[in-house]
Amino acid sequence: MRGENMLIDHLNARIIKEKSPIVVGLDPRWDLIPEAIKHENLKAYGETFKAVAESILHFNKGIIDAVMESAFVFKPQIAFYEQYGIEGIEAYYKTCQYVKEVGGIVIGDIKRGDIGSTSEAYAIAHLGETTIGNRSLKAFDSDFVTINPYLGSDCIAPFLNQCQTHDKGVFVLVKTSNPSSGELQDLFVGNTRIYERIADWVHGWSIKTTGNSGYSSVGAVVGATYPEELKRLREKMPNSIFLVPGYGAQGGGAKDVVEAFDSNGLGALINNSRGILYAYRKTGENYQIAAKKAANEMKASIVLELERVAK
Ligand SMILES: O=C(O)c1cc(=O)[nH]c(=O)n1[C@@H]1O[C@H](COP(=O)(O)O)[C@@H](O)[C@H]1O
Repeated sequence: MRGENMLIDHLNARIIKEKSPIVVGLDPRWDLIPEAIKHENLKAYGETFKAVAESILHFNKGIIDAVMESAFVFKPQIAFYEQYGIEGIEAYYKTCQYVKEVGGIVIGDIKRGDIGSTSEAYAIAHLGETTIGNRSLKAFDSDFVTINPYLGSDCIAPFLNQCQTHDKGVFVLVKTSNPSSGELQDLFVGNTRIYERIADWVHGWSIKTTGNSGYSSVGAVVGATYPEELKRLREKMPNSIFLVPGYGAQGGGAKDVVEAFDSNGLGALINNSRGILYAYRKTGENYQIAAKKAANEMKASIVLELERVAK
């Protein structure tokens, strides 16, 4: 498989060229969207899901346009759209489309995983193509999705199949950023913690799918809030790109994520959602200006920390 995996090599080439390992999480919260955007849509559509969905799309496009200078990877978390019904899902779909239109990469944060046959339907919906008679249509066109491995390897296999067929990628939840993540993930099975066992699986899948850049599109989610574990997991999964959430609102900073990178500054994508989207609420500036500054600052802090460690 070495060399055939285009998505991961393309991603790594862009990370190097744009010196940007950051992901902007698109987690729209109605209460936090600027009043001017909401006002316009409430006037047009009343207190409806349509008004919310239109506001979300307007807000997201504004954020994407504002931060493109320092970020090209975007992670819409589908729950924030699902709560607004069909219209919310349409806003999710159109957000993914817009990221593609402007040349960005989409991580669909769907956290799926089920028995094999159901996982296959999820994988087709978000990574593959749905067949209707002689036609194959894309339902949601993401580049990567996040997946939950707790049903075992048959819940993962259909996603890996779609990755191989359509040159897509996955981030498997390994050690999550939330405060309770250790309740289950840190338990020992023999001498190994559960999250380490999952890391071993991910490593097994990633070495079979490693691209020219030395990384695989089978990646791992590891929280910025657990820097010690992050360091050990980097050693355990040398071929997997990490998606590292927990930067910003959850307390993680540049020093916490530096161990996720290799000596070339590759190997990790660091996500920040609230800290960028709603930066305007702290600074009082226009939301696009504040988001742009927050993304630039985040990128600069990480690059600085990587340079400091390299010395
Ligand atoms: O898979 C994820 O993206 C994820 C995994 C994890 O361990 N922790 C975590 O926070 N996330 C997601 O990352 C985003 C973090 O948002 P902020 O805390 O606002 O930056 C949310 O969309 C979470 O659902």
